Amino acid sequence: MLMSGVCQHHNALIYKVITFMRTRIKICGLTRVADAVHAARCGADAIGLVFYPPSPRHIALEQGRTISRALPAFVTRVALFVDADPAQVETVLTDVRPDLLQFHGDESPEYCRQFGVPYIKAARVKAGLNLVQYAALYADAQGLLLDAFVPGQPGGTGLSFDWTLIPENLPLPLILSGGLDPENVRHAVQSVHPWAVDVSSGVETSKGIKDAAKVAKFIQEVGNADR
Ligand SMILES: O=C(O)c1ccccc1NCC(=O)[C@H](O)[C@H](O)COP(=O)(O)O
Repeated sequence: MLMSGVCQHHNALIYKVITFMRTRIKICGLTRVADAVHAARCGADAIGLVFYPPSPRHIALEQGRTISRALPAFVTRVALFVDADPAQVETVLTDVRPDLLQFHGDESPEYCRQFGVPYIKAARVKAGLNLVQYAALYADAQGLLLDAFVPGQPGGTGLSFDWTLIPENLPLPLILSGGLDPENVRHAVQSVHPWAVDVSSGVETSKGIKDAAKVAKFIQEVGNADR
């Protein structure tokens, strides 16, 4: 049971209890090199780069490449898209060389698979969405990122959702997102026991500009929750 891929979310809790496994951390929506390097130095496991032009956190290819190259080894570079033209994804893959893709729109499983690159799929949670079935459709994904459902705003909203809608038997590693910040992340980790947490608005001074102290506090609080 522990090693099966059937109950990934529940397994994360068991591993945490018996091995002191730590919760992974993704800081998303970085637009400045200094913010990305600071997040990595504070202990972020992954950095999210938004390639979605309507987002205030959208970055140009060249900035993506610069941030990616500035990051030290063993920090996962995540390129984020929302229903992008596949040619745009290919361009980012060639120019920025991310380690992981994040699909935050209505991309089909076939769409996500076509690039042959590890990916995570986002789901915007609302009552009636069967998350177990949804995760099963994207069985080859590296994780399922759960975010708030806000009509007209695919992500980066700063709003949370009802965590009681998260099933225990999710067949993918759970990445908890939506409205997290340094004040609530400890409670979130201890309540939901996700594989990872993801944050954008909650560690910003303004959209795309990260607050160094909030980033440090957020990462520290995740560590406190794990202990
Ligand atoms: O960050 C954005 O601007 C964004 C825009 C469109 C789609 C996704 C976007 N961000 C995705 C993320 O992974 C965010 O970290 C996630 O939505 C949580 O955001 P927040 O509630 O602001 O912490």
